[in-house]
Amino acid sequence: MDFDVLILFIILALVLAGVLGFFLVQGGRILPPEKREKYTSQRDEDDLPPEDEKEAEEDGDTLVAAPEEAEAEAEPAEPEVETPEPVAGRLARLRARLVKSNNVFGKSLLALLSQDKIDDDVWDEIEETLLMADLGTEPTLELVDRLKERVTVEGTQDTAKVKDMLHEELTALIDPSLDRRLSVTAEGRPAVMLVVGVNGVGKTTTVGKLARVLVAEDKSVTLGAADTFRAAAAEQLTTWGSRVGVPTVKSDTEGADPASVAFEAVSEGIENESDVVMIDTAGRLQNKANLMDELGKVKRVVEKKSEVDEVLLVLDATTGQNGLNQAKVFSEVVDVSGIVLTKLDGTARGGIVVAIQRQLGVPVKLIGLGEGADDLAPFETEKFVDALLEG
Ligand SMILES: Nc1nc2c(ncn2[C@@H]2O[C@H](COP(=O)(O)OP(=O)(O)OP(=O)(O)O)[C@@H](O)[C@H]2O)c(=O)[nH]1
Repeated sequence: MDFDVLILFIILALVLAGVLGFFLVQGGRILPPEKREKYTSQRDEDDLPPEDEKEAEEDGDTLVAAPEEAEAEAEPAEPEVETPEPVAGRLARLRARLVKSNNVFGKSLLALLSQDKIDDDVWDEIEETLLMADLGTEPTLELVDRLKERVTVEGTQDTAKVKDMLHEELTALIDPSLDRRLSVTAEGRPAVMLVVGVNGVGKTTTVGKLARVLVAEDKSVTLGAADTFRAAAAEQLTTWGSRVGVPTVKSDTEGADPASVAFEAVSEGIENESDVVMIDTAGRLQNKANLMDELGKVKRVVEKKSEVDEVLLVLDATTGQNGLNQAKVFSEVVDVSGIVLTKLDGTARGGIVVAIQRQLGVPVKLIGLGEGADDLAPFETEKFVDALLEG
């Protein structure tokens, strides 16, 4: 009996060991993927590591940056503030462009005046050349008459002398006595400047370049992006301003009321004690009466806050007669006090300066001679005529 009990115990012990062994082997086995329990991520679907982090992970790079480095990366880089080129001598620097674009004009005139005998045919050709340069009919006839008279009275056919006479008469037509200074100082408040003109003439670019001119002359400036029609214009202006550390007031709403942006810009300029507030307006077609009315409104609203000291009309020199028509319409809506003639680097129509001043009775104050940031120069009559007549 005792022997039977012993055998039973041994059998029981063997069965128990077998069962235990089975479970142990089963627990250590690697399950095929389809039988594995799925891991439910606690992460949002879009909460993924950035691509470069993933790459670093794959490459085995360290993912832990030193705290200082991480901070340095997070901080946006300060835009570099540029130092604009000094204003004095700009026309001298840009002279070559003027000479180049007016080369045909200067060369033809000088060739005509260099002939042995200046007869009626030659005078007719001189007249034609001046008209081609957009001098305008009236000034051209005046100029030719004056020259003819002087050549007769002084009895000279000496080429050098006739050239000098032409230089003098052209200078007189452009009128060196006109006050071409910008009104950029006002007593106890910022001087306020409105910049107007049709689209594409270079208004925004001119405001940006002019901000640089003022900064170069140690003036503090606030810009107003009242061109709310063209979405990119405000950004374009902001970029121009930030390059020289000048703030730009703009609206976040596309198509916002330009008058309110202009008003805000003047308020801001008064608050931050700027020397000058310059307001860029939308390019408007001169035949759209409502849009022109809106420009009038911009001016009236600004005047609730401050006097407007300067209204600059920007004209594209390459558009010739059309530019003259635009000028007329603008001057009926706002009192234009100065002209900026852009793109003179791309046209032989330098004579437009005379025609425009005649038409408006307003001086050309600045000229644009390229797309570069400092390619805007104060207008200087003598130097301008020199460049025009250099053949
Ligand atoms: N060659 C040359 N290009 C110029 C000059 N001034 C402006 N431009 C170019 O003219 C183009 C139009 O200039 P913008 O300043 O955008 O013209 P805008 O009048 O503000 O145009 P809107 O905002 O559409 O009304 C740009 O490509 C400028 O670089 C210049 O004096 N010479």
